[in-house]
Amino acid sequence: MASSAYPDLTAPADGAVVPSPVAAMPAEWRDFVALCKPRVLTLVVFTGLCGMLAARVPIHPVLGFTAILCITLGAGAAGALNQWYEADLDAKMKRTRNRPLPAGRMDRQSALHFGVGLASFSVLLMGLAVNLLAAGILTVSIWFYVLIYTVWLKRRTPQNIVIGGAAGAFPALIGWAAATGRVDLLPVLLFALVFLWTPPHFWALSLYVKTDYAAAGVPMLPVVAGLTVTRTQVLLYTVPMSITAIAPWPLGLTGAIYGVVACLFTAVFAAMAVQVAVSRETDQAAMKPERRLFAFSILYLFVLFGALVVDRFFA
Ligand code: HEM
Ligand SMILES: CC(C)=CCC/C(C)=C/CC/C(C)=C/COP(=O)(O)OP(=O)(O)O
Repeated sequence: MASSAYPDLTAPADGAVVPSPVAAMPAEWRDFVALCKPRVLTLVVFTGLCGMLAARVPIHPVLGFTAILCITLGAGAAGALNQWYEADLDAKMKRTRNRPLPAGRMDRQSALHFGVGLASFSVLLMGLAVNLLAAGILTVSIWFYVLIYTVWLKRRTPQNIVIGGAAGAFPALIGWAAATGRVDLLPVLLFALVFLWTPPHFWALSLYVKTDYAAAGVPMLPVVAGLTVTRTQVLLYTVPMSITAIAPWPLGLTGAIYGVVACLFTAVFAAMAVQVAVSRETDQAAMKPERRLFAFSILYLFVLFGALVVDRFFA
């Protein structure tokens, strides 16, 4: 993705340019990697990995690695199919117009073949090598992102990301199911956490890229309902998200390590959501609380899932 919430860890202090591993790949490879939305994948796969580790059951390392590989390939395939379907939209937005399809570096058929091939391979491998439950949930999440979100909802309703956001919430459940062959209360809470986190995550960003979505004709909430409604919705979703984030501790599913980290980081998240809700800024370039909340939302999930694993192993 062009702009980023991450610091560029490959940039040395003296400003000299050091090519990242992806930048060093042949151009065509790089474009296939870009099709998979690799930066978003890091967090998606991390939640899957933590879901698997949090199950705390012995899993053969090869099997564990295979399960994470399948989540990575399946989610990457979903990203490729998303870009195959919406190359026209991507061409209209500053943030996305340099992607391989709108920039003309790849033809749509290659993206389609790549996406379908990778999706089928990931599901088959998960089913054959890991278990059918994990393969089933992986299938549902790929269809959810591609068909329900991308094809059906994205261009029709501002609730697109609320419903479609479920796709990105499945990986923790898949990781747990891969390790245990079951679905239990803790992974369901993790699913609910990512599901409820998605609206504040995305709507914070959408507030300061509203004009891009408006230009592309995508009915995201700030475009359809305005800035104030969107800011209020960010805060409203933060309430159940916060309860879900902390719940595993009082329910006895985790110990105090997770509990304390979840309380602290959720308090910061909620404070930032309040700042967004009370802001009346209309100049996108000056929307600092929104940018801060979007960036923090990413750190937040990394930290909570990381703390969960530490807690389940050491508490
Ligand atoms: C329907 C649900 C979602 C929507 C619409 C959405 C939208 C977006 C958008 C548009 C960006 C790009 C920001 C930019 O280019 O500057 C972004 C960034 C990001 N999203 Fe989401 N997101 C969703 C769900 C998720 C989920 C479930 C995860 C992971 C669990 C996630 C992780 C990330 C990460 C890590 C970034 C930063 C990528 C970067 O630095 O370039 N997102 N999101
Ligand atoms: C296991 C599995 C299949 C997981 C799916 C994970 C996944 C890719 C979640 C979607 C998150 C995401 C990048 C949404 C972007 O929305 P967008 O497509 O509207 O963003 P864009 O404008 O950047 O294309």
